[in-house]
Amino acid sequence: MENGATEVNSLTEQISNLETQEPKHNALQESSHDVVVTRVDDDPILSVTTFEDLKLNENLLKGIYEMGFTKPSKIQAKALPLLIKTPPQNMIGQSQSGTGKTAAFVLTMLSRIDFDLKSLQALCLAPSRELARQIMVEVLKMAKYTPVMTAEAIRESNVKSYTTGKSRNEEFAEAQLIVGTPGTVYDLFRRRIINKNTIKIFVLDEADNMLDQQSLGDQSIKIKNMMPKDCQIVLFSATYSREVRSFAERFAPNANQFSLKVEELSVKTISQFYMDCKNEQHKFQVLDDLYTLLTIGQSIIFVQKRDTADIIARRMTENGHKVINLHGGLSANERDHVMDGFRRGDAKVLITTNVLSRGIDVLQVNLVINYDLPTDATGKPDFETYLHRIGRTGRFGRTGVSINFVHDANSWEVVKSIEQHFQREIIKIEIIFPFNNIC
Ligand SMILES: Nc1ncnc2c1ncn2[C@@H]1O[C@H](COP(=O)(O)OP(=O)(O)OP(=O)(O)O)[C@@H](O)[C@H]1O
Repeated sequence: MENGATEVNSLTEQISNLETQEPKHNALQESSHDVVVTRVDDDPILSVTTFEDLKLNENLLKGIYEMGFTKPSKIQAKALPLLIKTPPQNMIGQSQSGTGKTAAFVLTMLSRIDFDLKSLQALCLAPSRELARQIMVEVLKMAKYTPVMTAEAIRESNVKSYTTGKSRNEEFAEAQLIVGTPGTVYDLFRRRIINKNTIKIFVLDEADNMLDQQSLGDQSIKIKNMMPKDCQIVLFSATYSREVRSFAERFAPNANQFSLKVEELSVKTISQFYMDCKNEQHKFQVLDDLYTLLTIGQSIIFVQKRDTADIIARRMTENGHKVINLHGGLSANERDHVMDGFRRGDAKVLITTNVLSRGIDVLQVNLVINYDLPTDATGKPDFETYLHRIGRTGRFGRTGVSINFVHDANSWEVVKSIEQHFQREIIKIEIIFPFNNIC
């Protein structure tokens, strides 16, 4: 019992400490993780140490500095010189979650655009509307001092834009840079609302997910097949399974590649724990108790199914916790409303499904709970989703905590396989009083 108490105290301390911790930028920028670089030529281009070294347009630099980016992260320093060089080369990029991949490809897109040419030149696809919107926010910040015309291609009613008074179709027709989800973008091409002929750069964020045939692969391939022949193809993700990487190599031929070994994929500043619950019902009790006992900054609770998200959101609310809930069953407006509230910090606890497992960047999130462990349709561990989910905390050198709920032999096996796969210990937290006495 004493041991358990110590562990929960130490967990409490860890989570409370996180609230006051500043990001360890230097730790991130000087991280010892060895990226394996495979180059398509032997130009002596090395990594840069400052954004000035990239010889970017002054107005882009101004935007970057206004965002508070003083120097490039490791992936930015290594990838940007290759991404922006002429003639353009394809890229298959990999780096850990929260290390600044977005800025690397956004800066590349903006650096390729001729602002005098009033046609679509850069296209970026992401797997969820929340991620597409987030990428657009980064585009708008970085491009603040440029005249770039942009449009977001996500599912929405066809209304006039509040900011410009133009209809969405007019905005699409004028856009030089579009960020969107594959279904909506494909539809815009099909209806000839956007024109592919002048596209110079095509980016897939969360590329392994976008190329996965079980997921968004079909749509991404259809769109890729429409791209002009000399279009630069840029793929970024924190994870590529072996099969997806070989498909990516065909999708983006002759690409410069950045890859990480599997044991280097998990971010060291994210502590990983598991709690051994008695059964499915006990999981809710443990969750309820955790939120009663601990002072937690912002956190995300992941479940496998929309129904579970609805049920635990309702029960947590009934028990007096302030939580919000986001999944694919909500309308576009509801999703935007929930996400915006979470980003503003109006709500501290977000319950969600895998729809938000990738890319979402809310720096204040210091705890991720895997209420249901990520598994595929057959119950086998989904390693990539696990890494993306826990990567919603510990962003850009910050520290974070992840807790996995285990409740039966299968979920125990899943946790053990994940631990073995990434070669990173997942530490047990004893469930102590009041947890034991309540159930
Ligand atoms: N050079 C920089 N200096 C300071 N902050 C940065 C820099 N580059 C990126 N960031 C910040 O780091 C955070 C994480 O970046 P980003 O979301 O691009 O990570 P990512 O590598 O795409 O992660 P994921 O794999 O989860 O999608 C963001 O808040 C971003 O604004």
